[in-house]
Amino acid sequence: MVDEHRMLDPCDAAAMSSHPAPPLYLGFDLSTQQLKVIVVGPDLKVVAQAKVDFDADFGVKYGIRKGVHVQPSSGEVYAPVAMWMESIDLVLARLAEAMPVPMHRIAAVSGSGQQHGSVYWNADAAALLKGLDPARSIVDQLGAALAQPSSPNWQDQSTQSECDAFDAALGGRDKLAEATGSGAHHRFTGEQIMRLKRIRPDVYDATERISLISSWLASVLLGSVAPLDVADVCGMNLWDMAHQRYGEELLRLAGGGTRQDADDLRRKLGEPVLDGGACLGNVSPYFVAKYGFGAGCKVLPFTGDNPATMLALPLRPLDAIVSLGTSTTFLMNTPVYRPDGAYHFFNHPTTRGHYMFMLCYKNGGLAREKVRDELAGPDGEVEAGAAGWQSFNDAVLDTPPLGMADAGDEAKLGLYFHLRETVPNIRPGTWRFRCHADGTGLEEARGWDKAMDARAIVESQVLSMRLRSQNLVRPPRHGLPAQPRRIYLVGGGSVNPAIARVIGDVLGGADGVYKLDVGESACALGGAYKALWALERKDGESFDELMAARWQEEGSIEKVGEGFLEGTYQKYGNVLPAFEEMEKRLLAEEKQG
Ligand SMILES: Nc1ncnc2c1ncn2[C@@H]1O[C@H](COP(=O)(O)OP(=O)(O)O)[C@@H](O)[C@H]1O
Ligand SMILES: O=C(CO)[C@@H](O)[C@H](O)COP(=O)(O)O
Repeated sequence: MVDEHRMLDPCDAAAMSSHPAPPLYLGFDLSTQQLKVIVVGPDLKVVAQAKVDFDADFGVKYGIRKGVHVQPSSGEVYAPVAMWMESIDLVLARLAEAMPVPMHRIAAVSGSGQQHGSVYWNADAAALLKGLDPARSIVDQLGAALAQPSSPNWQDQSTQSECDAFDAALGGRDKLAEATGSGAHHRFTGEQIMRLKRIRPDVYDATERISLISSWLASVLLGSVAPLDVADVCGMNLWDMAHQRYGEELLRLAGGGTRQDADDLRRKLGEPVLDGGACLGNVSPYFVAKYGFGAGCKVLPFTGDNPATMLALPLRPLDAIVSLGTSTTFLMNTPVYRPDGAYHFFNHPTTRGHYMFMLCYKNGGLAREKVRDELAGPDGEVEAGAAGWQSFNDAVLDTPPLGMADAGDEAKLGLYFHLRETVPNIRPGTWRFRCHADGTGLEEARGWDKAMDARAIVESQVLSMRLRSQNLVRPPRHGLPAQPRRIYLVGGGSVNPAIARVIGDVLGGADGVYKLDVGESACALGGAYKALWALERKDGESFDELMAARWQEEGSIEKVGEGFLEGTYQKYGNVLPAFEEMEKRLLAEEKQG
């Protein structure tokens, strides 16, 4: 096989343009339930895709459910790193089968990982990563490179005392949010590292390097420990946003208290790479020999799955993304840094001076599945799994907004948390309330028909997004209320028309609600586009400029809803204060009890 890339430096744009066959770009996404890959050409069009589903492919072997292990007694949630290692080999074997052209056309690789999770390498890691033997599997060889076999997952809730310490460290939660872009959250990596050091000092001491899941995947592909990326590093409560460096006091807190502890943790984490398009090096010879990658194929920094989602389309200010994956997230690209303990600001993965605004709900896809699984289907049977979505959707669409069929009906509001929620920090449980149409008279409801739950869970998730993003939006056109311009849906739930309808009803979207054609692989797509931009950008060309020049709506997105509806939007606005009051009451109850 001729290796077209061996003689070229693919980071050199001039070299690329004289290349006989157009280069291709590969994006990975290691999310909660799947490992996905997607290959695109310079015209941004998809060439091939493949995926591994952790439960379907490895559920029995690793004993996981929905990609993770859960320990209810401690609140720990974690995933086996060995399963991810096996998944890399499996997904690349599947991709090699699916590729219509040789793998060596892939000029560069980037991608994403579920955010906040961390992987702990031991002192043998560097040599093992460098010397991977293509005759053996990754898991056979890199299993021995770990100081700990599992990776804490973003759904983990075992770090309350560490969160309290982080929130107090700089003089209060607001101060921490101002400094790092977020208040303390159970899943944030600084808190997770601090807990590991407390409960397993032996593991911490045996740890030579710490990767985030994104940089862990990049490390395997690179054959050496890859740096953390400019956006994903913000998910640790350790990154000082104003100075764009680690916060010394926070490193000290997480690392054990002394200056030396801080230095030790800084060394384990390594300095992040601040250019999202920097070439880290060539792909490891393992992938060249085993899957036919070109020896000059470049590895770019991998970022978090949410930052990568923003790179799947040209996102203008006032546009919003709702990601309906295992978590549900609300994302905006903004030049304004206005942190608050309830939400997150991260560095934008490609554009200095821009930020990703994010709300992240733990009770997203899995909470909706729970409500779905309690609904009876047309034959009266309760239908779980894919079949049950039809009953769920019928229930959502047959129920009027807020359950108010007639003038004078009360509005119905619910909260459905199967896990402790983060936005806000409310205990697990289900609550049903009602209030007058103008938002007054809030009181707990006795209960209602299960069909109402289907609409109420989606409404409550989107009401929360509207409440918390209202300071970031303005009227997109004269005469309209403040709201997003376009809303893009991505993630596994983006195929659901009933959810799309409710999102438009509650959140608006003056120019409509759209779904990405490969919405369930948006993070992998964003990774592939980042690789493309890194290699093909002209001097100083921003990611958004390159995308705007090449992106074509047709074949990339589909309009799935009108978005803003005069009258309906205002109905939801009227009950927003009652929704906020409902959350406040539940928070107060917890403080008292
Ligand atoms: N038809 C559907 N309607 C609503 N939700 C769906 C549908 N199909 C899949 N999903 C949701 O998508 C989730 C998986 O989304 P995905 O983005 O692939 O997850 P992750 O990236 O977190 O691994 C599932 O947990 C399920 O709740
Ligand atoms: O914790 C967060 C973001 O802060 C989650 O959004 C994770 O990044 C997991 O994402 P999915 O697997 O749901 O895509």
